[in-house]
Amino acid sequence: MNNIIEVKDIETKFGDKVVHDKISLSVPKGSIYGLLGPSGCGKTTLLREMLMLQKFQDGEIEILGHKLSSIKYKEAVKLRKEWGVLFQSGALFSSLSLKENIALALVEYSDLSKAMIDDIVEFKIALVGLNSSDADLYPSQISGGMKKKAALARSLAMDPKLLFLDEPTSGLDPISAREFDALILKLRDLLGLTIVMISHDLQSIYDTLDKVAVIDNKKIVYEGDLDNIFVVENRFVKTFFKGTKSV
Ligand SMILES: Nc1ncnc2c1ncn2[C@@H]1O[C@H](COP(=O)(O)OP(=O)(O)OP(=O)(O)O)[C@@H](O)[C@H]1O
Repeated sequence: MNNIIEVKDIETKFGDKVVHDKISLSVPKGSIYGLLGPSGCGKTTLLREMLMLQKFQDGEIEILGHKLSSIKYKEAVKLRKEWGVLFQSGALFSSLSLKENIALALVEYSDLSKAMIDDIVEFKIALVGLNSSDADLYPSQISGGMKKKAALARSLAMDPKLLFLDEPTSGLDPISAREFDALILKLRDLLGLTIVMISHDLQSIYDTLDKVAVIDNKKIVYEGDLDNIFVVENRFVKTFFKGTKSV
């Protein structure tokens, strides 16, 4: 299977308002794939549809061979365990330590022993570049960059094949943002992840993405790599990427 996700002719409406008008795209296995487009074009809505958090009106989304339009409850429960999600808010539970936050899904969904879970959590903490001494800290005691790393460690707890990131570098200072990009690239290579990411961060887009889809005015106006984006006749693309070829 070359494509982990196939989106075919998706139509989405909120009441009379059409958000997606026959949107199609495909996410290759092992790629870091970007969903780009102006504010309000429907990126988060599409991400939520992929995550089965929101219904679409027509078309099909196929993830890891599962057709979401007709997926059964048990199959959906299993499929959800195949992916990790890092939402923009990246919300960690404030009453739990980093260690407890990262262990949450393992405690909830696995029957692993406490010692085993502790080992896994320790490994995930190291994987995202946090120190083992950070494990007992609470979210209020750490920086924004550390929170993102901890949230990423939590999304990796169940060893997902797929990772969904919604504007992961937003709110980070430039140094933490570049560190986070490097981490994403490292994890993709190390774990063989496929990553779908919404981003408005131009540097992050250039540094991490293999393939992008640009949504504008209800349609996909471009799908492909960034080398060819400069020929696209679209106002958002022209404005967003203007003069940045050498970034
Ligand atoms: N639950 C909802 N009910 C009604 N309209 C909605 C709902 N969710 C999203 N929309 C509308 O759908 C459109 C797409 O929203 P969405 O959040 O997907 O855009 P986006 O591309 O992610 O924007 P941004 O880049 O600003 O996060 C917007 O016009 C939004 O107001």
